[in-house]
Amino acid sequence: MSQHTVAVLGAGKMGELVLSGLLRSGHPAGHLLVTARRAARAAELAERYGVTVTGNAEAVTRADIVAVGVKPQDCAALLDEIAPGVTAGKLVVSLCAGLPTSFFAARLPEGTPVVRVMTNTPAMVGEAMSAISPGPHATDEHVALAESMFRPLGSTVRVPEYQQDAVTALSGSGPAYFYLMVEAMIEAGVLLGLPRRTAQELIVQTAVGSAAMLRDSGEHPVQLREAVTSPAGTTAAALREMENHGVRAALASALEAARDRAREIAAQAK
Ligand SMILES: NC(=O)C1=CN([C@@H]2O[C@H](COP(=O)(O)OP(=O)(O)OC[C@H]3O[C@@H](n4cnc5c(N)ncnc54)[C@H](OP(=O)(O)O)[C@@H]3O)[C@@H](O)[C@H]2O)C=CC1
Ligand SMILES: O=C(O)[C@@H]1CCC=N1
Repeated sequence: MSQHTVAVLGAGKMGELVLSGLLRSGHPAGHLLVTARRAARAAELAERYGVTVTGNAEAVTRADIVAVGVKPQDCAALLDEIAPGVTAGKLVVSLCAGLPTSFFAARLPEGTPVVRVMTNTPAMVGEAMSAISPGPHATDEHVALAESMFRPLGSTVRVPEYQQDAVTALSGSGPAYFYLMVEAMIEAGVLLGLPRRTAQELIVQTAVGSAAMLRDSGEHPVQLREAVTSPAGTTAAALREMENHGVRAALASALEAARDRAREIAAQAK
Protein backbone atom coordinates (compact mmCIF):
# COMPACT_ATOMS: atom_id res chain seq x y z
CA MET A 1 0.00 0.00 0.00
CA SER A 2 2.71 2.49 1.02
CA GLN A 3 4.23 2.38 -2.47
CA HIS A 4 0.96 3.69 -3.96
CA THR A 5 0.19 7.37 -4.28
CA VAL A 6 -3.24 8.10 -2.84
CA ALA A 7 -5.22 11.24 -3.67
CA VAL A 8 -8.06 12.24 -1.38
CA LEU A 9 -10.39 14.47 -3.38
CA GLY A 10 -12.50 16.64 -1.09
CA ALA A 11 -10.72 16.24 2.22
CA GLY A 12 -13.55 17.23 4.54
CA LYS A 13 -14.44 15.27 7.67
CA MET A 14 -14.23 11.78 6.15
CA GLY A 15 -11.41 12.53 3.73
CA GLU A 16 -9.31 13.86 6.58
CA LEU A 17 -9.95 10.68 8.57
CA VAL A 18 -8.70 8.58 5.65
CA LEU A 19 -5.69 10.82 5.29
CA SER A 20 -4.78 10.72 8.99
CA GLY A 21 -5.36 6.95 9.14
CA LEU A 22 -2.95 6.39 6.27
CA LEU A 23 -0.33 8.61 7.90
CA ARG A 24 -0.80 6.82 11.26
CA SER A 25 -0.20 3.50 9.54
CA GLY A 26 3.12 4.74 8.15
CA HIS A 27 2.03 5.72 4.67
CA PRO A 28 4.63 8.27 3.50
CA ALA A 29 3.31 11.84 3.36
CA GLY A 30 5.08 12.15 0.02
CA HIS A 31 2.70 9.51 -1.37
CA LEU A 32 -0.39 11.41 -0.34
CA LEU A 33 -2.18 14.22 -2.13
CA VAL A 34 -5.27 16.05 -1.00
CA THR A 35 -7.68 18.51 -2.52
CA ALA A 36 -10.13 20.93 -0.97
CA ARG A 37 -12.56 23.48 -2.31
CA ARG A 38 -11.71 26.38 0.03
CA ALA A 39 -8.18 27.80 0.19
CA ALA A 40 -8.37 28.04 4.00
CA ARG A 41 -9.14 24.34 4.25
CA ALA A 42 -6.28 23.49 1.88
CA ALA A 43 -3.84 25.51 4.00
CA GLU A 44 -5.10 23.85 7.19
CA LEU A 45 -4.55 20.35 5.76
CA ALA A 46 -1.09 21.17 4.44
CA GLU A 47 -0.03 22.57 7.79
CA ARG A 48 -1.59 19.85 9.93
CA TYR A 49 -0.33 16.87 7.92
CA GLY A 50 2.56 18.08 5.81
CA VAL A 51 0.92 16.68 2.69
CA THR A 52 0.74 18.20 -0.77
CA VAL A 53 -2.49 20.02 -1.53
CA THR A 54 -3.18 20.36 -5.25
CA GLY A 55 -6.06 20.82 -7.65
CA ASN A 56 -8.23 17.82 -8.45
CA ALA A 57 -6.82 17.29 -11.95
CA GLU A 58 -3.20 17.28 -10.82
CA ALA A 59 -3.95 14.98 -7.88
CA VAL A 60 -5.62 12.48 -10.18
CA THR A 61 -2.76 12.60 -12.69
CA ARG A 62 -0.22 11.83 -9.97
CA ALA A 63 -2.19 9.24 -8.00
CA ASP A 64 -2.65 5.46 -8.36
CA ILE A 65 -5.62 5.44 -6.00
CA VAL A 66 -8.22 8.22 -6.09
CA ALA A 67 -10.50 8.45 -3.03
CA VAL A 68 -13.62 10.54 -3.57
CA GLY A 69 -14.64 12.28 -0.33
CA VAL A 70 -17.04 14.96 -1.55
CA LYS A 71 -20.75 15.06 -0.69
CA PRO A 72 -22.89 12.99 -3.08
CA GLN A 73 -24.43 16.14 -4.62
CA ASP A 74 -20.93 17.42 -5.53
CA CYS A 75 -19.82 14.15 -7.04
CA ALA A 76 -21.07 14.42 -10.63
CA ALA A 77 -19.28 17.75 -11.18
CA LEU A 78 -16.09 16.36 -9.64
CA LEU A 79 -16.18 13.24 -11.82
CA ASP A 80 -16.72 15.32 -14.96
CA GLU A 81 -13.68 17.39 -13.96
CA ILE A 82 -11.35 14.43 -13.28
CA ALA A 83 -12.53 11.90 -15.87
CA PRO A 84 -9.93 12.88 -18.52
CA GLY A 85 -7.13 12.19 -16.02
CA VAL A 86 -8.40 8.81 -14.88
CA THR A 87 -6.13 6.76 -17.09
CA ALA A 88 -5.80 2.97 -17.14
CA GLY A 89 -4.46 1.43 -13.92
CA LYS A 90 -5.98 3.94 -11.52
CA LEU A 91 -8.37 2.75 -8.83
CA VAL A 92 -11.28 4.96 -7.74
CA VAL A 93 -12.57 4.52 -4.19
CA SER A 94 -15.88 6.15 -3.31
CA LEU A 95 -16.73 7.23 0.22
CA CYS A 96 -20.10 8.62 -0.88
CA ALA A 97 -23.37 7.59 0.69
CA GLY A 98 -26.03 6.38 -1.69
CA LEU A 99 -24.16 6.64 -4.96
CA PRO A 100 -23.80 3.25 -6.67
CA THR A 101 -20.58 2.36 -8.45
CA SER A 102 -22.54 2.52 -11.72
CA PHE A 103 -22.83 6.29 -11.12
CA PHE A 104 -19.02 6.46 -11.24
CA ALA A 105 -18.68 4.03 -14.13
CA ALA A 106 -21.05 6.14 -16.23
CA ARG A 107 -18.80 9.21 -15.79
CA LEU A 108 -15.32 7.65 -15.88
CA PRO A 109 -13.43 6.03 -18.76
CA GLU A 110 -14.58 2.52 -19.67
CA GLY A 111 -12.79 -0.11 -17.58
CA THR A 112 -12.05 2.11 -14.54
CA PRO A 113 -12.15 -0.05 -11.40
CA VAL A 114 -14.40 1.41 -8.70
CA VAL A 115 -14.68 0.28 -5.09
CA ARG A 116 -17.43 1.61 -2.80
CA VAL A 117 -16.77 2.05 0.91
CA MET A 118 -19.09 3.10 3.71
CA THR A 119 -17.08 4.02 6.77
CA ASN A 120 -18.07 6.00 9.88
CA THR A 121 -16.80 8.77 12.16
CA PRO A 122 -15.38 6.56 14.96
CA ALA A 123 -12.45 6.37 12.52
CA MET A 124 -11.30 9.35 14.57
CA VAL A 125 -10.36 6.97 17.40
CA GLY A 126 -9.38 4.02 15.21
CA GLU A 127 -12.77 2.34 15.77
CA ALA A 128 -14.47 2.78 12.40
CA MET A 129 -16.63 0.18 10.75
CA SER A 130 -15.89 0.26 7.02
CA ALA A 131 -17.91 -1.87 4.62
CA ILE A 132 -16.27 -2.42 1.25
CA SER A 133 -17.84 -3.50 -2.05
CA PRO A 134 -16.27 -4.09 -5.43
CA GLY A 135 -17.95 -2.31 -8.32
CA PRO A 136 -17.40 -2.81 -12.04
CA HIS A 137 -13.88 -3.87 -13.06
CA ALA A 138 -12.72 -4.08 -9.42
CA THR A 139 -10.68 -7.21 -8.82
CA ASP A 140 -9.88 -8.91 -5.55
CA GLU A 141 -6.60 -7.01 -5.56
CA HIS A 142 -8.45 -3.68 -5.77
CA VAL A 143 -10.68 -4.63 -2.84
CA ALA A 144 -7.58 -5.68 -0.87
CA LEU A 145 -6.05 -2.27 -1.58
CA ALA A 146 -9.18 -0.53 -0.30
CA GLU A 147 -9.05 -2.76 2.78
CA SER A 148 -5.50 -1.71 3.52
CA MET A 149 -6.56 1.92 3.12
CA PHE A 150 -9.37 1.58 5.67
CA ARG A 151 -7.85 -0.90 8.14
CA PRO A 152 -5.90 1.85 9.96
CA LEU A 153 -9.31 3.45 10.65
CA GLY A 154 -10.78 0.40 12.40
CA SER A 155 -12.59 -2.79 11.29
CA THR A 156 -13.38 -3.64 7.70
CA VAL A 157 -15.88 -6.02 6.17
CA ARG A 158 -16.66 -6.97 2.57
CA VAL A 159 -20.31 -6.73 1.52
CA PRO A 160 -22.05 -7.07 -1.83
CA GLU A 161 -22.90 -3.67 -3.21
CA TYR A 162 -26.66 -4.23 -3.06
CA GLN A 163 -26.33 -4.17 0.76
CA GLN A 164 -24.62 -0.77 0.90
CA ASP A 165 -27.73 1.36 1.47
CA ALA A 166 -28.66 -0.81 4.46
CA VAL A 167 -25.05 -0.64 5.67
CA THR A 168 -25.22 3.15 5.41
CA ALA A 169 -28.41 3.16 7.50
CA LEU A 170 -26.82 0.93 10.15
CA SER A 171 -23.14 1.70 10.58
CA GLY A 172 -22.66 4.81 8.43
CA SER A 173 -25.31 6.84 10.26
CA GLY A 174 -25.21 4.61 13.37
CA PRO A 175 -22.92 6.75 15.53
CA ALA A 176 -25.50 9.56 15.42
CA TYR A 177 -28.18 7.25 16.87
CA PHE A 178 -25.98 6.37 19.83
CA TYR A 179 -25.07 10.03 20.40
CA LEU A 180 -28.75 10.99 20.38
CA MET A 181 -29.54 8.29 22.94
CA VAL A 182 -26.67 9.36 25.17
CA GLU A 183 -27.76 12.99 24.89
CA ALA A 184 -31.33 12.03 25.82
CA MET A 185 -30.15 9.96 28.79
CA ILE A 186 -28.04 12.85 30.09
CA GLU A 187 -31.17 15.02 29.97
CA ALA A 188 -33.11 12.29 31.76
CA GLY A 189 -30.41 12.21 34.47
CA VAL A 190 -30.79 15.96 34.90
CA LEU A 191 -34.56 15.47 35.17
CA LEU A 192 -33.91 12.98 38.00
CA GLY A 193 -31.87 15.62 39.81
CA LEU A 194 -28.28 14.72 38.93
CA PRO A 195 -25.79 17.48 38.10
CA ARG A 196 -25.32 17.57 34.33
CA ARG A 197 -21.61 16.77 34.58
CA THR A 198 -22.31 13.72 36.76
CA ALA A 199 -25.06 12.49 34.44
CA GLN A 200 -22.72 12.80 31.46
CA GLU A 201 -19.85 10.98 33.19
CA LEU A 202 -22.16 8.16 34.32
CA ILE A 203 -23.80 7.56 30.97
CA VAL A 204 -20.73 7.96 28.76
CA GLN A 205 -18.78 5.39 30.79
CA THR A 206 -21.86 3.14 30.78
CA ALA A 207 -21.94 3.42 26.97
CA VAL A 208 -18.22 2.64 26.71
CA GLY A 209 -18.51 -0.33 29.09
CA SER A 210 -21.61 -1.67 27.33
CA ALA A 211 -19.91 -1.34 23.92
CA ALA A 212 -16.87 -3.25 25.20
CA MET A 213 -19.17 -6.01 26.50
CA LEU A 214 -21.03 -6.15 23.19
CA ARG A 215 -17.76 -6.61 21.32
CA ASP A 216 -15.68 -8.67 23.73
CA SER A 217 -17.97 -10.86 25.87
CA GLY A 218 -19.01 -13.17 23.05
CA GLU A 219 -22.59 -12.92 24.34
CA HIS A 220 -25.67 -11.89 22.37
CA PRO A 221 -27.20 -8.49 23.29
CA VAL A 222 -30.27 -10.34 24.59
CA GLN A 223 -28.14 -12.28 27.11
CA LEU A 224 -26.36 -9.10 28.17
CA ARG A 225 -29.67 -7.29 28.66
CA GLU A 226 -31.18 -10.21 30.59
CA ALA A 227 -28.19 -10.23 32.96
CA VAL A 228 -28.99 -6.64 33.94
CA THR A 229 -32.73 -7.22 34.33
CA SER A 230 -33.60 -8.46 37.83
CA PRO A 231 -37.08 -9.85 38.50
CA ALA A 232 -39.40 -7.02 39.53
CA GLY A 233 -36.36 -4.72 39.48
CA THR A 234 -35.54 -1.27 38.20
CA THR A 235 -34.38 -2.32 34.72
CA ALA A 236 -37.57 -4.26 33.98
CA ALA A 237 -39.57 -1.16 34.94
CA ALA A 238 -37.51 1.00 32.55
CA LEU A 239 -37.62 -1.53 29.70
CA ARG A 240 -41.41 -1.78 29.90
CA GLU A 241 -41.61 1.99 29.42
CA MET A 242 -39.27 1.75 26.42
CA GLU A 243 -41.46 -0.96 24.87
CA ASN A 244 -44.59 1.10 25.67
CA HIS A 245 -43.05 4.00 23.77
CA GLY A 246 -42.24 1.83 20.78
CA VAL A 247 -38.44 2.10 20.86
CA ARG A 248 -37.98 -0.97 18.64
CA ALA A 249 -40.53 0.25 16.11
CA ALA A 250 -38.91 3.69 16.14
CA LEU A 251 -35.53 2.17 15.34
CA ALA A 252 -36.95 0.04 12.54
CA SER A 253 -38.63 3.09 11.00
CA ALA A 254 -35.53 5.23 11.47
CA LEU A 255 -33.27 2.75 9.71
CA GLU A 256 -35.79 2.30 6.90
CA ALA A 257 -35.86 6.08 6.48
CA ALA A 258 -32.05 6.22 6.30
CA ARG A 259 -32.00 3.40 3.73
CA ASP A 260 -34.69 5.16 1.68
CA ARG A 261 -32.81 8.46 1.87
CA ALA A 262 -29.68 6.74 0.50
CA ARG A 263 -31.77 5.55 -2.47
CA GLU A 264 -33.19 9.03 -2.94
CA ILE A 265 -29.70 10.59 -2.90
CA ALA A 266 -28.72 8.26 -5.73
CA ALA A 267 -31.87 9.10 -7.72
CA GLN A 268 -31.35 12.86 -7.24
CA ALA A 269 -27.67 12.71 -8.21
CA LYS A 270 -28.44 11.28 -11.68
N1 LIG B 1 -20.04 12.37 7.85
C1 LIG B 1 -20.20 11.05 7.99
O1 LIG B 1 -20.43 10.52 9.10
C2 LIG B 1 -20.07 10.15 6.79
C3 LIG B 1 -20.02 10.64 5.51
N2 LIG B 1 -19.88 9.79 4.44
C4 LIG B 1 -19.76 10.29 3.09
O2 LIG B 1 -18.50 10.91 2.99
C5 LIG B 1 -18.55 11.98 2.06
C6 LIG B 1 -17.99 13.22 2.71
O3 LIG B 1 -18.77 13.57 3.82
P1 LIG B 1 -18.21 14.55 4.94
O4 LIG B 1 -16.76 14.31 5.09
O5 LIG B 1 -19.12 14.43 6.09
O6 LIG B 1 -18.46 15.95 4.22
P2 LIG B 1 -17.59 17.29 4.27
O7 LIG B 1 -18.49 18.37 3.80
O8 LIG B 1 -16.95 17.41 5.62
O9 LIG B 1 -16.46 17.03 3.21
C7 LIG B 1 -16.60 17.17 1.83
C8 LIG B 1 -15.46 18.03 1.36
O10 LIG B 1 -15.43 18.04 -0.06
C9 LIG B 1 -15.00 19.33 -0.46
N3 LIG B 1 -15.34 19.51 -1.87
C10 LIG B 1 -16.56 19.62 -2.44
N4 LIG B 1 -16.46 19.74 -3.76
C11 LIG B 1 -15.14 19.71 -4.05
C12 LIG B 1 -14.39 19.80 -5.23
N5 LIG B 1 -14.97 19.94 -6.42
N6 LIG B 1 -13.04 19.72 -5.16
C13 LIG B 1 -12.42 19.57 -3.97
N7 LIG B 1 -13.08 19.49 -2.80
C14 LIG B 1 -14.40 19.57 -2.84
C15 LIG B 1 -15.71 20.25 0.49
O11 LIG B 1 -15.12 21.50 0.50
P3 LIG B 1 -15.82 22.74 1.27
O12 LIG B 1 -15.67 22.44 2.74
O13 LIG B 1 -14.95 23.88 0.88
O14 LIG B 1 -17.21 22.82 0.81
C16 LIG B 1 -15.57 19.49 1.81
O15 LIG B 1 -14.39 19.84 2.49
C17 LIG B 1 -20.01 12.13 1.65
O16 LIG B 1 -20.18 11.63 0.35
C18 LIG B 1 -20.78 11.34 2.67
O17 LIG B 1 -21.92 10.74 2.11
C19 LIG B 1 -19.76 8.44 4.62
C20 LIG B 1 -19.81 7.91 5.87
C21 LIG B 1 -19.99 8.70 7.06
O1 LIG C 1 -25.78 11.50 6.82
C1 LIG C 1 -25.18 11.13 5.80
O2 LIG C 1 -25.71 11.24 4.69
C2 LIG C 1 -23.78 10.57 5.91
C3 LIG C 1 -23.69 9.18 5.35
C4 LIG C 1 -23.60 8.28 6.54
C5 LIG C 1 -23.36 9.19 7.64
N1 LIG C 1 -23.43 10.42 7.29
